[in-house]
Amino acid sequence: MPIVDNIRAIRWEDNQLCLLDQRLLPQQEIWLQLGDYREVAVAITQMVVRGAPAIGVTAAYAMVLAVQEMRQFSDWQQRLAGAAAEIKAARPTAVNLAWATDRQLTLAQSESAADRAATLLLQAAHALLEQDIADNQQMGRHGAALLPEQGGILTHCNTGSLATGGYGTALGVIRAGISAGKQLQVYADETRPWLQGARLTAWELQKDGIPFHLNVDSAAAYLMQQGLIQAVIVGADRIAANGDAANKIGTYSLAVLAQYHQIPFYVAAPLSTVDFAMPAGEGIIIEERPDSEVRQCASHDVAPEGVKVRNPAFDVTPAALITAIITEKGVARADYLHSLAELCG
Ligand SMILES: CSC[C@H]1O[C@H](OP(=O)(O)O)[C@H](O)[C@@H]1O
Repeated sequence: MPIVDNIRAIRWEDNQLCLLDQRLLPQQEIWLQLGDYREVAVAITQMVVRGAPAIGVTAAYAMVLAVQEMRQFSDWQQRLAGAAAEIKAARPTAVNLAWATDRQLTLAQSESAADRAATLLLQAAHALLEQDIADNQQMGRHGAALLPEQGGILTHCNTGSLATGGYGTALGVIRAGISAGKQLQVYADETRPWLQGARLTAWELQKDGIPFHLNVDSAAAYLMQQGLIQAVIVGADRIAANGDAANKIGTYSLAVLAQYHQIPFYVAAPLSTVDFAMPAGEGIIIEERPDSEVRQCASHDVAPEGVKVRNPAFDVTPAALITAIITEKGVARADYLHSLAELCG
């Protein structure tokens, strides 16, 4: 069953950045039209758009809006550097945000004429979006080969078209596996507290007609114990040079469970998610998000007022628990320090 994925969360129209408001899915499909880079930074922080590659593409377009505003000033390049800093501050963990922003800033600084820089940055943002989709489809082909001919695949959070420019990373591998004729049954963790699985992954899988069950996060161990899971595949927000991978909170516990049950644990991510300047996972900044996300469920209060909350949005899975890292250039296995670098050529 070939999967034709046409879900998109990011569009550039009439010189504005259009974002599908993922806070409102699946009940409402509302697009925000943004013309100011400051609004885009807020949209990233508030998770209108989320997912490492999607955040990177969004940041690239935010830089287009910034250079269009700054080009009226003689010191436009200095002002653009300030805008870049504001955009990068939107969320700390996903490396794609800083990587894409800095890439645009460097491109702008290589051009003395502001108008020409604005044109170059828009071209680069479009190219990044299209390249991300192509990379995800290539990643899917590499990863599909690792999946069983049939069986249950557990996913966490949302790693589909909504988390990228399109097609997805871990969910893209599942799409590619099913398109190749594999009989896969997806188990999607709801992924408290923001419910990316229950709201976003379920919406994508339903649209694609992919068979799946939604499960509470704490059911993952039971599903493995019952022999229903033949592989776990997740995304990543930042991968250290040694292969330690930061991803949505709850990923680390899945990796420990997978090892205990001798189930392969795969990470799927573009090489732009690998931070070669970060030697190991302990250096990765873990975003702490608002208490209200935990005290509430789907914006309804569930905990008493005033309770103390910890809300780390990510955790780090040690490389030793990762069976393989699937990228657009191929599959890396331990020793990741060398295998990831080799894939970068
Ligand atoms: C394809 S990477 C998606 C990655 O981003 C998610 O985090 P968030 O929804 O908070 O941006 C999660 O870690 C996913 O694995």
